[in-house]
Amino acid sequence: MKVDKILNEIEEMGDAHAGSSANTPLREDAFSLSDEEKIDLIKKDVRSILDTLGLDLEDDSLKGTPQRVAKMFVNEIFSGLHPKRKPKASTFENKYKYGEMLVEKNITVYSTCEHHLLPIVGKAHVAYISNGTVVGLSKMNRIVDYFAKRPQVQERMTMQIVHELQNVLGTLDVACVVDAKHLCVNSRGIRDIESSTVTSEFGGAFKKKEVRREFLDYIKLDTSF
Ligand SMILES: Nc1nc2c(ncn2[C@@H]2O[C@H](COP(=O)(O)OP(=O)(O)OP(=O)(O)O)[C@@H](O)[C@H]2O)c(=O)[nH]1
Ligand SMILES: [Zn+2]
Repeated sequence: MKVDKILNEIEEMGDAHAGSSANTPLREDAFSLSDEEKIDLIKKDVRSILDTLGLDLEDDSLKGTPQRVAKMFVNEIFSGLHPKRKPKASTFENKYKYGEMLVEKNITVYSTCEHHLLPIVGKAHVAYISNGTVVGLSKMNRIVDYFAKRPQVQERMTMQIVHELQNVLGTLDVACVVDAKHLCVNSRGIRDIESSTVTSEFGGAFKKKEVRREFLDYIKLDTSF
């Protein structure tokens, strides 16, 4: 009975996530061009920006920059836009019936702020309570990295990580906390080098105070937020 209820919740949740406001706003034709075609177009655009700034693109040091930046956008820092790069998360049966929460903490986050295209650098902490399925540890790091490799806002990235793990694990009992520095806040604008941003998403059992508390104790994060 309990299992049926959970499966129903997951099914509803799957639909909810499909059209979720946590999805990255992409056009329908986002992937109609190949990666090579995108690199070629972006290269021209970057060249135009640098040219407008008055830089000499014949200079040895600069002439490879448009191609370098275009490749970096498509293959590296924005590579997580393409669903073909979503990590395949191998799952296993929880044969040993481990019933406590599992926490994967201090996952390195390198993302890009979608407002300024400047780096977001920090840590993600992910936890789940198994509902019969366990996931390979490294897959949690890979899922974080996949969603980080997009133009992002931290709130959306945090939710996307939780939604993906809920789908992979077949349970709502997943949580994520991200603590990150935004270079658009630290290095320009207000230039506050000390501040960082904490976001969290608590699903299922993690909405309960004591479960949330246990997770936050493991990651030793100040919970006064
Ligand atoms: N909520 C949220 N805001 C973000 C994130 N990353 C950057 N921002 C903010 O996005 C806002 C964009 O505001 P604008 O006023 O349009 O940009 P701006 O004139 O460059 O603002 P300043 O950064 O204050 O100089 C800034 O306040 C950023 O700090 C994020 O992940 N989440
Ligand atoms: Zn920004």
